[in-house]
Amino acid sequence: MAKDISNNWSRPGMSGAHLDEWQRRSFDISSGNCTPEQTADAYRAHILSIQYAWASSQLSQAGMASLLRTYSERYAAVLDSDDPRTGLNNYAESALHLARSQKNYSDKWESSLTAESVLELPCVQRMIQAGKGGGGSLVAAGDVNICVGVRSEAALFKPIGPPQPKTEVNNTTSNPATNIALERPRGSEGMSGNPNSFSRPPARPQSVFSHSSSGHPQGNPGPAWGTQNNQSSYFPTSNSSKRKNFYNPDGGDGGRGQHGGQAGTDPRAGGNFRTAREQFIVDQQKRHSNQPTRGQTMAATVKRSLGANRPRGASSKFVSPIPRPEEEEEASRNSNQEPQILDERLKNLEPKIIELIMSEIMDHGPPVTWDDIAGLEFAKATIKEIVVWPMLRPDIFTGLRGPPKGILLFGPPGTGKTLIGKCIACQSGATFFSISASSLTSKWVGEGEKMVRALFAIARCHQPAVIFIDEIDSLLSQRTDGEHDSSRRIKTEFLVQLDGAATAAEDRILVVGATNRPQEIDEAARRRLAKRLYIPLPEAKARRQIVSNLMTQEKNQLREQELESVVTAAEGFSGADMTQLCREAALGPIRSIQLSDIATITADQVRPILYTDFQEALKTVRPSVSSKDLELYEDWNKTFGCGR
Ligand SMILES: Nc1ncnc2c1ncn2[C@@H]1O[C@H](COP(=O)(O)OP(=O)(O)OP(=O)(O)O)[C@@H](O)[C@H]1O
Ligand SMILES: [Mg+2]
Repeated sequence: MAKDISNNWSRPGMSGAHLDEWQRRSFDISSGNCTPEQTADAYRAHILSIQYAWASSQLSQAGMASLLRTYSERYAAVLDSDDPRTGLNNYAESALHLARSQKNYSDKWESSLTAESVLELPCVQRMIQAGKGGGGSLVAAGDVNICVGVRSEAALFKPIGPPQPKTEVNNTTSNPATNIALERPRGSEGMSGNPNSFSRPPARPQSVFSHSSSGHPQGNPGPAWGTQNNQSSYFPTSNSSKRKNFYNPDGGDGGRGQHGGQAGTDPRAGGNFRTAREQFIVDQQKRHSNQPTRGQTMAATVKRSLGANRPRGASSKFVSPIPRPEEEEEASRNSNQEPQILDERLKNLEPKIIELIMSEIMDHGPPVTWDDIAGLEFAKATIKEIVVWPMLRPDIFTGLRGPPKGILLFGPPGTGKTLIGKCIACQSGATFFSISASSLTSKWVGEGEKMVRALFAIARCHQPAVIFIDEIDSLLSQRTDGEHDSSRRIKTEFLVQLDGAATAAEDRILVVGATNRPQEIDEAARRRLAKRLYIPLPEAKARRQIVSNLMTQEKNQLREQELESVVTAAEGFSGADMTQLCREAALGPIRSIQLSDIATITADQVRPILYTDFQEALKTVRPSVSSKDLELYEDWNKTFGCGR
């Protein structure tokens, strides 16, 4: 060993101390008492010494190359040997450890390494060739049959994905010693790049070691690599992008960090490949959150993988203002859907207004039947005649039998006008537009008229249609001089549209207006709402029906006679008042419970509703319609109403 160095150390100035140290180390190695770790350390120290001697001009170029080759080969032999007495087999162990760890993260993990891609790598080819030639084998024969777990070589090298493109290693130097280090992906993984190692110009091989101390023979290439003990990686080129390309043949910019993870790797660019860390994040998200689809999960990973090593925090909630491809697709799909609701007749209308009317005006309330409306027999029969039958049999109701295009339901408040509107919606089978006057008015000039026009246009596209306008008096009140221009225009537009609907015989659009202030309705509008039906206060029979209907849903002990007494006492009550009376009486049993029991009492223990509860309720509930108001309605009904 000392001979090696004395032959090559031809320069003057080689210090005796250096030679002594060299000889001591060589003796230690050859004594056979060293562990593989110590041997590897000693060889590595040799290589450093050689480089140091060459850098400080104590060693010639040829001598350095010769020594470096010899010791690098010996060093590599220790590393690659899987004999536990003489070698570390670090590379294989850590690679297998990595593979196992990654495999443990998820069964779905797929390595981008395939049999083809590995065997085609120039460095592997050279190793195989060297092995065949028998001279200075870099790969032990056993290495070819490495098994992961119980899987055989065939299983391990089973092609999974398409073969990776061939990797061209940039050999900028013909120095054979450099190739040895090149064939150690592990060594370069933790490349730290120590530019201060040498002061020589970069044309010379820059030397940076990254092998860890021998105390971690099976350790992952972790942070210790390239950071402890002035370790370095011996790599043939100083071009970092080329080094990246060695491990990232796709040419992606996501360089590996010191942890071996691909920080910043975009799976969209790199095909299906996902690092173990990304897969781990995906698995964690699946386990702990409600990520419904793989696509979304993946998208989240894409976001989070940008800066994968950063702590997760507020940034994880960041939503990019730039839509992702899948979002763009969704948006374009939605925009493609829009024409589905667009009819040729609606092409001049603003999509925004159409959407507003379609989504907000159409009514989808709970079903109401004719039996739910107590009393009002004449009104119900008339409406059935005008609305329901013509909608069901348009062929019979033609010509003079054609139904009116407008109905006005008027009467005191709480008598069931809105209830009738809901019933028409459910029973007529027509498309039902339930709007309030306020939704047709807008602060924007011209917008209100557009809304009215759009409403009728859409109704025409969805025939048969019923447009129910509650509190129609606020929309069609009499036009006065002091009135604002915009409300006047809306009113005019409405009358025009109503006229159009009335004159177009084939259109099956019915406008139903409801109001408790019929006297305020504009005379032009009144004419167009041809059928004006008075919805009066409920008679005794209707009041009884309302109470009976409501009491069937509750536990009660109201006898027939008592019910009669309640109905008589509730003379002048509207339907809404009767409902309020029943609600008040239903609270009687609750009020009789002791305060201390209210928290513990079960529903069964609550006593039934009694006549006394109604008597108590009648003391507080009063009719909401005065007899004076009632006279006004009756007068108006006599003047303009269509009732008998
Ligand atoms: N004839 C009826 N049959 C059954 N319930 C009725 C009847 N009239 C009114 N009600 C009850 O009164 C409630 C209010 O009725 P509705 O809203 O239809 O009154 P309205 O005539 O539209 O009043 P307003 O003129 O104030 O709008 C209904 O939800 C219903 O519970
Ligand atoms: Mg109403």
